[in-house]
Amino acid sequence: MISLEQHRDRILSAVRPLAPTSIAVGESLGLVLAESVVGLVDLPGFTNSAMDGYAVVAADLVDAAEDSPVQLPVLGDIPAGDIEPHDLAAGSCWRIMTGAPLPAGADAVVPVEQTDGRTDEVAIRVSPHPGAAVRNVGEDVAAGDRVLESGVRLLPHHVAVCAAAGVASVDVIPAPRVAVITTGDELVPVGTPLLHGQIHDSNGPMLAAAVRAAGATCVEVLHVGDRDDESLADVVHRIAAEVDAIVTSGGISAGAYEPVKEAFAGGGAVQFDKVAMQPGKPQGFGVVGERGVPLFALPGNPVSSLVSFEVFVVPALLRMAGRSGDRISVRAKAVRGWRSPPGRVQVARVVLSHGDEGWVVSPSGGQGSHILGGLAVANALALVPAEVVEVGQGDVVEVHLLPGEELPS
Ligand SMILES: Nc1nc2c(c(=O)[nH]1)N[C@H]1C(S)=C(S)[C@@H](COP(=O)(O)OP(=O)(O)OC[C@H]3O[C@@H](n4cnc5c(N)ncnc54)[C@H](O)[C@@H]3O)O[C@H]1N2
Ligand code: MOO
Repeated sequence: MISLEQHRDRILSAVRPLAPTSIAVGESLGLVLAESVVGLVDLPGFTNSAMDGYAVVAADLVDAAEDSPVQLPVLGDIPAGDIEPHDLAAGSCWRIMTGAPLPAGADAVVPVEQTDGRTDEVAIRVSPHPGAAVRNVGEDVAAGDRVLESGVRLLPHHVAVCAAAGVASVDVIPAPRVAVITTGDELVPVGTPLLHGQIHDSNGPMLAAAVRAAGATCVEVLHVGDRDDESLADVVHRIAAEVDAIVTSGGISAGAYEPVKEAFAGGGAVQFDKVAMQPGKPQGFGVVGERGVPLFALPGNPVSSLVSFEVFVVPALLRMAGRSGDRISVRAKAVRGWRSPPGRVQVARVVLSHGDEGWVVSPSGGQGSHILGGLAVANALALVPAEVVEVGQGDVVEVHLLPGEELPS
């Protein structure tokens, strides 16, 4: 038996960040920058108005006040998007909209609310400072400025500065492309009527969703049965040429029909271990194919499969995507106690909530490896150390969110 940490360390030492690639900035959400980003244009690109109003020469309005408005002739309109050059002679003004280029000679904008709003000659009731409501060229970002550092994970606000600064594509570490393979002759796709002895394949859709929740791309979900024409080893060999990681479910424990174990028996590419955890005792991991693609052989019991995904596959996918791998983890007080197996880290399904005393957890229903109803109402996993055989009421446990879950309010 090896420890959870030993198995995870072996996995993490075998996976590397993927080779960077260039991607359209609009497709970059969640990916990590492999190169810093330099703006290609000034922001703003031209001096423009911050308000809908009138572009003026501030000196023309020094005497303007609420009870003594100054009248100025309006030379015309400058809407946003107007690309004609305009000049402003002293003693006149242009009606101008937010984002429109300031006419040459203007040095301030008076918001329409501080005027009578007319379009031929306007009465202005305030005396603006030079520069009022004016956004100057380059005051935000100058062309050539570094706007984002390498290593930043691109979120909407990062996408905005890239696009505004004229950067159409960015160099990123791509999202890992993952294939999921389920095994077991008892499985039929959901939507198919069940014969006695058959069950719906729930790990396929669950693991595909878990891949996506981890920010990776699930490129295919396959089922390989014992009687299929193409053997599991051949399927793995074929898809290892196309994907960055393979996740299999089932077929790795001690029985007579263990297709994943048998596919790699003797070859040594995938090593099978008993890990001191519950659920998730049987585990396999190795690198396969000419490109050295990591293969995670997860147990078939649905809860074991998801727990194994969270504990072993998610950290590996994050590392492959160049992400730090830091997970949201909180310490929470048990409001109800439960038992834990001796000598194995228990990964208990729990409901995490926030009460008057801070974070609290209670076990979510039955803890068997096949209990999907209890899994569905859980939002987190509590990691109970191997030496603990009972979590008492009031004890504090370390809790991780289930894939895709958010911290409850
Ligand atoms: N004699 C022993 N038997 C078992 C041991 C053991 O140590 N000695 N370990 C148990 C543990 S712990 C686990 S976990 C399971 C793991 O078994 P496998 O990984 O080989 O998985 P299977 O036998 O294929 O399936 C187990 C269970 O899960 C159901 N299953 C499988 N795939 C799916 C799927 N895609 N969707 C839904 N459900 C699935 C399958 O029908 C079985 O009920 O082994 C124990 N046995
Ligand atoms: O470890 Mo199995 O994963 O207990 O059900």
